[in-house]
Amino acid sequence: DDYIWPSRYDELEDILSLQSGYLGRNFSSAVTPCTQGGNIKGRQNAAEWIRSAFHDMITHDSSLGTGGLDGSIWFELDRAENGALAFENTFNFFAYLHSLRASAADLLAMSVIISHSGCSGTTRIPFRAGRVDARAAGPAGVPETDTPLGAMLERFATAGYSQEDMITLVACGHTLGGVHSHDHPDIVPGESGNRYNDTVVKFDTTDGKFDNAVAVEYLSDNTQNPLVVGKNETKNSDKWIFSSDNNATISRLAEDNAEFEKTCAKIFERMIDTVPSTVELSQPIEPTDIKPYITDLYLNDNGKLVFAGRIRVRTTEGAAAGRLASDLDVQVHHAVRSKRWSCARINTTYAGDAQGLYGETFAWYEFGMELNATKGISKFNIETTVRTTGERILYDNGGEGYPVTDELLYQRADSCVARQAVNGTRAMEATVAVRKDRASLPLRLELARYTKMTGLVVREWEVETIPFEKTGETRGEDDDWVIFKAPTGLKTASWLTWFDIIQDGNDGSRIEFLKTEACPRTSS
Ligand code: HEM
Repeated sequence: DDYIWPSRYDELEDILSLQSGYLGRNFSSAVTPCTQGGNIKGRQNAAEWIRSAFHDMITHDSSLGTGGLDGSIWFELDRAENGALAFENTFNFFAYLHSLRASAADLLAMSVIISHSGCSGTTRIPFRAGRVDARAAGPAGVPETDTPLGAMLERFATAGYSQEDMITLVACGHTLGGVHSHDHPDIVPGESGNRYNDTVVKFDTTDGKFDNAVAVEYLSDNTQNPLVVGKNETKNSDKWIFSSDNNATISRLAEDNAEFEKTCAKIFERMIDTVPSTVELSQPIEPTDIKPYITDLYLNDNGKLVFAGRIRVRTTEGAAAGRLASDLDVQVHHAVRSKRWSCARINTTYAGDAQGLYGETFAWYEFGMELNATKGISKFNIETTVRTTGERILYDNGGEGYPVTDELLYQRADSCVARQAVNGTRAMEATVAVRKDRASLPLRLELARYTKMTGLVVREWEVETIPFEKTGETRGEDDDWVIFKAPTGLKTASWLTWFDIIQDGNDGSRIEFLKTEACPRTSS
């Protein structure tokens, strides 16, 4: 495990690893079970997500390096080729996870992995991060049912996919979901205007499972696939596609279910990694073994340094690997500002488990401690002890320890967003304690403001820089910190957001990706 904390992919790793349970981010809940569609007739979220990713990706041009999985789909919903509810729904599902650390395009890519896994796919599809969100529509060209075969082949070839790839990708996509009367009344009769009274004809009889029934049923001539046996021959695109190499590829896909699942995992990996050439994807993000989270590091009213957080321990291998949550003690060992290790150990308390994809599990251990502010803190190590065997393991973040700084302290209790709005704006005040030796350096707040774009589901982020001002107040046992504040306001509709606190000079110092929080309710 080469993971070094902190990483700019920590947020994405959380979204990927923590699907359910304690502090779960719940991305997969919308595709659990696979046929889930939020009780809306005809809707299958997993199918919609995979289809959205395909429509976004297929306009890629591999020689020009343009297009691909970049979220441009959400600027292209007025096109006939994207005339379905699926695309809008898809973004709405993960809008709550969208941030400057998790692009809509990365979330769309991840949604394919989550759908595949939620529909009983067992082959791990690697997730690489780094997709950059498009800020405008890309070129058109998603094939439609009546697109001539030659033009379809050309479109896939331009995107980097051979005829065999095309057949495979279509079969892998059309193992879930079906054709909707709402979107294609010419193919599936039923209501077209009413999104809540949609009639769907499925591509195969096992729409809740990632299997090769779509291929088997097509070959056995008993298929109900509306894109094979539809009345309008010109719109039977699956039939034209599957038979375009005399059924060679689709026959192979029909042979073995386990092979089908693996083949689909591979081609889905290619699909989500088809990105503009300007994008550099990361190495696959693996579930982090040991991951700390600092929830608080601030000066309290007694001048003490409050240090609180969580340690997340991967427990997938369980007792055999000395990772049985109930048989594990986790301690935090910190070094003071001078880098000398403290004699004291900070105990943690087991707080619960979280579950990830493919049977991954994690246990959470929480701690909170008052430290001597004069001595400060500079880093910590994590130590686990298996209670029954006494086996101890030290985790030191690749040798350097897990870094923390007491140069800048985010005073969370004095930093909140007002519950009442004035003219649609809620007041916010971020408060930071700056160590005296750094108090003359400029300090700024970088606030991510999102704006809703007219007529679009996807939101846009803008980063606003707000300078901190000295208040004149000092804090700490020896008044070693100077208090700064940055007052601002947030629109009621978008008050929940993130910000960084940054100081340049003398190596710089920063506290990143802090989340806005509402002020505590005051009883009156
Ligand atoms: C080039 C060929 C393709 C054509 C012409 C095509 C056409 C269609 C059509 C007409 C529908 C019905 C949509 C609706 O009524 O809302 C559909 C659904 C779907 N397509 Fe395709 N498709 C193609 C390729 C693909 C590929 C390559 C994938 C994924 C890898 C994919 C994934 C899906 C999924 C999952 C659905 C079901 C959506 C739902 O039930 O909400 N399609 N496709």
